[in-house]
Amino acid sequence: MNALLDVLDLETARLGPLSLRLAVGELVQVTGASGSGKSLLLRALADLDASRGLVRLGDCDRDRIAPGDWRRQVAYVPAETAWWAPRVDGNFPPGWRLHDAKSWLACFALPDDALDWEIERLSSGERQRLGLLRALLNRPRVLLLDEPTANLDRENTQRLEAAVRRYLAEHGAGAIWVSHDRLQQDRLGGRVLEIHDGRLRS
Ligand SMILES: Nc1ncnc2c1ncn2[C@@H]1O[C@H](COP(=O)(O)OP(=O)(O)OP(=O)(O)O)[C@@H](O)[C@H]1O
Repeated sequence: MNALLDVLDLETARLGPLSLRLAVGELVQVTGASGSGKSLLLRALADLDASRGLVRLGDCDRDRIAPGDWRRQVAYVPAETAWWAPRVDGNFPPGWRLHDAKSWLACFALPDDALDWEIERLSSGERQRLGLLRALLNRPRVLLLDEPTANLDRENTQRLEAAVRRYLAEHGAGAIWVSHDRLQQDRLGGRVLEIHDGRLRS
């Protein structure tokens, strides 16, 4: 298998040791009871929380990549996105391209002028889609998606699933997707891992 993300004996204060390998283009789902540590796992992989163990992106160890670069390449998309600027596009990463942003807006069935919207007016589902869009503009190699469709209706859920699939196929990226939804697990397919007692099991 052509490994994109290789995780060996990852440990944090509350998790592990756990190991995981994500292939180029692969989407792995993570499930588990509420409070089992799914978000903590994604945060540890994104280097937002301290962890020990080997984490490698392609053939490069995480220790050799500056934390900011790592987080751009291994992007954590939380269920509740944080925004700092008052307008949507004021929160986009440096160098973002209008063409890319518009093409993702179309995938999410949002109008072009959503880029100018005030953050305050966004519904929770709009926040969730625009939070993913913001992450995609950095062209990450790995997406860490924390219940990315929690606030979406069925139609928008399926749009977002298709958008992530498109992104993985076009960019040879990988994704770890936290989901509680059995029907979604069936639609997305691929491996489903469960967190239990701080460990991953298939
Ligand atoms: N900073 C912290 N200090 C103490 N406990 C924490 C901290 N962060 C998370 N926890 C605890 O760790 C456990 C795992 O949290 P996590 O957010 O990863 O759960 P989860 O599996 O994502 O749950 P859910 O499905 O409800 O979102 C929870 O019991 C949570 O209260």
